[in-house]
Amino acid sequence: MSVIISPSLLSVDFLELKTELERLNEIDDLWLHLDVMDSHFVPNLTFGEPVLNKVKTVSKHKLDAHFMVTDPDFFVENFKNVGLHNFTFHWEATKNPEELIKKIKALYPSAGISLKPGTPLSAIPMKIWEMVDLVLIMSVEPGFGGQKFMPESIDKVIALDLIRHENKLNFQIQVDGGINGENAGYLIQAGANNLVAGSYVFGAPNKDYLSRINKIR
Ligand SMILES: O=C(CO)[C@H](O)[C@H](O)COP(=O)(O)O
Ligand SMILES: [Co+2]
Repeated sequence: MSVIISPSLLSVDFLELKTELERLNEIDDLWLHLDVMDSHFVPNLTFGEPVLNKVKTVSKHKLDAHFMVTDPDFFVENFKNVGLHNFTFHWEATKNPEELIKKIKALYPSAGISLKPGTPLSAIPMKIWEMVDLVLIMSVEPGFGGQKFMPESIDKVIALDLIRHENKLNFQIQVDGGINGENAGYLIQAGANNLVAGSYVFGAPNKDYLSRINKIR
């Protein structure tokens, strides 16, 4: 599996949104990571459907939405016309994950679940691993960009890769939080094939995002 990089829009200069999206359009094989927060599941509030409807008119990349929200069922319905490629919800936010995954799969090409750092892999039933297209391992506490990478997430990726391999599954393993040119190699070696990076990419000197993305790759 090749590695997908998904720059997180959370760290973009929102006053320059259109120009920044066009700048990312010059780079191939990216996803665009969209952190939707509701100020309830996490103590932060970002953007919703009206903003993402504009983003999709400019970005050529697959839209990868990470819903840090208390009621993901509401968002599945509400965002169905935004053109998302991947819809990831938090395991900790749902009581009926099987039904939710079925709903997502009926409306979006890819369904993902995300685990907070404190949620062990053992909390997830086999049936869920079999249903999802993507598993997002959080390597920071969700809510904010620019936090320090938690190195223990590397072992979680190794264990998840084993579950994937032993059960002949092919979900993507995505990691999100504090990713940079130094820790990315360890994550890829551990089995991750989809890496989110916000502050590292958008903090590139002279807006040379490609050089930072290449360091991760
Ligand atoms: O989900 C997120 C925060 O909850 C963001 O995707 C993540 O933090 C990206 O930012 P950075 O790479 O700066 O850590
Ligand atoms: Co995210």
